[in-house]
Amino acid sequence: MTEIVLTGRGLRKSFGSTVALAGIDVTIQRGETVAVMGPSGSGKSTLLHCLAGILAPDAGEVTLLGERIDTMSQAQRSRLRRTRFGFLFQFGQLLPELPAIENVALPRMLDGMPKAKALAAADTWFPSLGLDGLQRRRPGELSGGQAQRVALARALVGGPVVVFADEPTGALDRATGDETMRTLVSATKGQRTSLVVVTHDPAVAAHCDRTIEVVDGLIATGTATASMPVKAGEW
Ligand SMILES: Nc1ncnc2c1ncn2[C@@H]1O[C@H](COP(=O)(O)OP(=O)(O)OP(=O)(O)O)[C@@H](O)[C@H]1O
Repeated sequence: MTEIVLTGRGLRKSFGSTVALAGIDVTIQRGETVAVMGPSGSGKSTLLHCLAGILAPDAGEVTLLGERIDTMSQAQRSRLRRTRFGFLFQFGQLLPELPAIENVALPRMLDGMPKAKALAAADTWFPSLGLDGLQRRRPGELSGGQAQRVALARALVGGPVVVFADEPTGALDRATGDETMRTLVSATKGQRTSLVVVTHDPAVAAHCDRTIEVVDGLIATGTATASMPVKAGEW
């Protein structure tokens, strides 16, 4: 059974006279991995930010599990981002002064979980993401790929419905980027979390079930890349 978790309908967003989104419709199924590609400036990041409740669209609707999120208050959207979504970016997402495990535990603590429990929840991700033994290292003592997997653990620790990633392998070499994408896709699928990845890199998109192409603020095509298809019934 497929289950729609996130939809954007008729999304429009302008910055001054620049039209970033010109009326986009997107539907994301549970456990699905979707790449968002397109030329520079075509509206990919704006689309991601609108779907994730970071930006309010000028027109259109965003629905998570049947509930409108674009009409929520700033405070409600910020809570939603902490509890329902995970985020993975290219750079600078870990706090340099905190050990890896505390970086991973942070979103849970911000959400009110006692520190010991949050650290225990964070710790379970280290072996499964190939990070065992690195819990006490600070971000500056990790390789780029390891730091990105710590950031992934942090995105996943709250059991999000959707992980949003913007160029998650942009700062990594090809082999490390490939390994990071494999880990990202298998970890999200493992907990039936959907994944929306903005990327310029066809090798990243090839890890996803399908690709949405955004051109001039509109969806140009929707193609199944399906190098790692989701089995029917897995959603
Ligand atoms: N905060 C902002 N203020 C003004 N203009 C903006 C802002 N954010 C985006 N834009 C403009 O909106 C358009 C779409 O930007 P967006 O960042 O969504 O594109 P993109 O496809 O993600 O680009 P890239 O691949 O280069 O990251 C661009 O013309 C951009 O300059």
